[in-house]
Amino acid sequence: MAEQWQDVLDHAVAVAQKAGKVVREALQSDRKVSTKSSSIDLVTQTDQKVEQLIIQSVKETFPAHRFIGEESVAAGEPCDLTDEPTWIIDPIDGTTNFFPLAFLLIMGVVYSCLEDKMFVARRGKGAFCNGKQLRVSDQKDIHCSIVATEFGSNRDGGAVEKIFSSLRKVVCLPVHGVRGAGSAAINLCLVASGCVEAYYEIGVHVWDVAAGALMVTEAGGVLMDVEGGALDMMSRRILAANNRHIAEQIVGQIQAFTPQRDDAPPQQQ
Ligand SMILES: O=P(O)(O)O[C@H]1[C@H](O)[C@@H](O)[C@H](O)[C@H](O)[C@@H]1O
Ligand SMILES: [Mg+2]
Ligand SMILES: [Mg+2]
Repeated sequence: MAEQWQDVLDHAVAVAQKAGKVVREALQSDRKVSTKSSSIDLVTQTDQKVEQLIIQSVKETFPAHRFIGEESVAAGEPCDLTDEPTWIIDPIDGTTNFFPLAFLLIMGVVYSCLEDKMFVARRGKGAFCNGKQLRVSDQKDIHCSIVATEFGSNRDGGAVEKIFSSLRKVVCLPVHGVRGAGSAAINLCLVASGCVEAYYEIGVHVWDVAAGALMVTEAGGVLMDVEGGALDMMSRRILAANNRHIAEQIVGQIQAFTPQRDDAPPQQQ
């Protein structure tokens, strides 16, 4: 019997490659940038075009499947994660162009189209980059660890204060270094690849992290909320690490805040 969901994974990889071609071409021409929730929350025509390309392609092959897409939600579509087969799509994550696609949180695809790196994870079956299995770092000492994080797009004074204060405390643990790839998806892939020990961010969305989160657990890492509880995909907060010991030491430094949830009812948005 063909493996369950293999056709879905094959489709995700194929459509990510197709989307990568569109972005590589657009990099030469697309400079039409618009703003969304704030002046630094940007969207280009390519984000919208790529999301439509992915949704159309999936609909043709799997008409019953549902979608949560960054640009569709920005246009007013609901952000409902039900038990129905659902694709969670961020057409372009960060300025360096990674496509995270997650399907029902049982598989994840992140395509770094400029580097031609295809990250793929399936629940219970491991995480891979261009076919090579990924494994988190075995570092146990926080002082020898590299931590990735991002400032995000929230410029509310109170939130910015907490982000800086948390970062200062993490730096002064001390950790070996701090990095930020500009993309939640790729930061999670860096944890999964063993290139950094941990990544945390407050303000991300479910489409930023759904695919990369699976990459981390399938590479042997852990996920939790920034205050140490279980990860809630819709809470817009995430901490990923190579092991629980490293994660818990970072939790102790984070001054958390609570952004509006991704699944908040529309009237509150
Ligand atoms: O909006 P896109 O899809 O580029 O995604 C976001 C990144 O994934 C965040 O880590 C990052 O911190 C930013 O919030 C960025 O906006
Ligand atoms: Mg994103
Ligand atoms: Mg995006």
